Amino acid sequence: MRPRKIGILGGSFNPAHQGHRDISLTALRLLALDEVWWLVSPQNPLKTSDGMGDFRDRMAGAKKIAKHPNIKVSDFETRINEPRTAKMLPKLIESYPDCQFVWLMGADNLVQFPKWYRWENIMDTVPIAVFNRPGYTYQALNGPIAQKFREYRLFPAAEGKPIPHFASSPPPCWVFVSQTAHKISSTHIRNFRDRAGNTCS
Ligand SMILES: Nc1ncnc2c1ncn2[C@@H]1O[C@H](COP(=O)(O)OP(=O)(O)OP(=O)(O)O)[C@@H](O)[C@H]1O
Ligand SMILES: O=C(O)c1ccc[n+]([C@@H]2O[C@H](COP(=O)([O-])O)[C@@H](O)[C@H]2O)c1
Repeated sequence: MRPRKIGILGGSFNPAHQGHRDISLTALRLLALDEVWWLVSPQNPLKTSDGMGDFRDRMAGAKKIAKHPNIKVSDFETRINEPRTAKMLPKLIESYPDCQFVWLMGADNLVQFPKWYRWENIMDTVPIAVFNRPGYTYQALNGPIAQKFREYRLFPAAEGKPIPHFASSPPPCWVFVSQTAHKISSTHIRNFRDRAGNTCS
């Protein structure tokens, strides 16, 4: 039996929104994935815990937004008590030997990737798909990671065409998916909620 091809979208999901769903649907189609798993992070190591929603609420919110048979919401990082991606991925791979994993992230995260714990190990462990996000395109495509790993970047045969072999390509390798351009962010939603709350009180 061929391995299942799984895209991993790690995130705070504080709260989940259509941007997460948009890049997940695009990943399913363009990277020919069987499923996308949203790994709700107990706490992003680089983000403040101030304003971080309760983990169970973020899980529940993600399940409401995902609403797709091939998008699953997972508490794996909480179960193994490991929010650092470089440490988490080997455990994920060990736990699911029938799966081939791809790491999915927005262009904003490629920009801050050099600050992640042992980010080179992540590059060496799984193929990485980076999704365009308004405001981050230039920085992502011209930043240190894009420069350093220029020769490992894969391209579709033509703009917008699938890369069906991506999940089985040996790392390091990465792709930039330019089609996604959703402006929404969890920060916008939290700010909007705060403003709405202030107006009502
Ligand atoms: N609109 C979007 N376009 C592309 N990628 C996105 C978008 N929204 C989120 N992502 C990506 O999804 C992953 C999880 O994102 P996260 O849960 O932090 O949401 P966020 O909107 O970036 O949150 P915040 O505004 O609190 O930083 C990250 O890799 C992020 O880059
Ligand atoms: O491992 C790290 O050092 C690290 C640093 C920053 C972010 N991450 C992971 O990147 C994913 C996206 O985080 P976020 O908060 O931008 O949604 C999430 O799974 C985080 O745990 C991981």
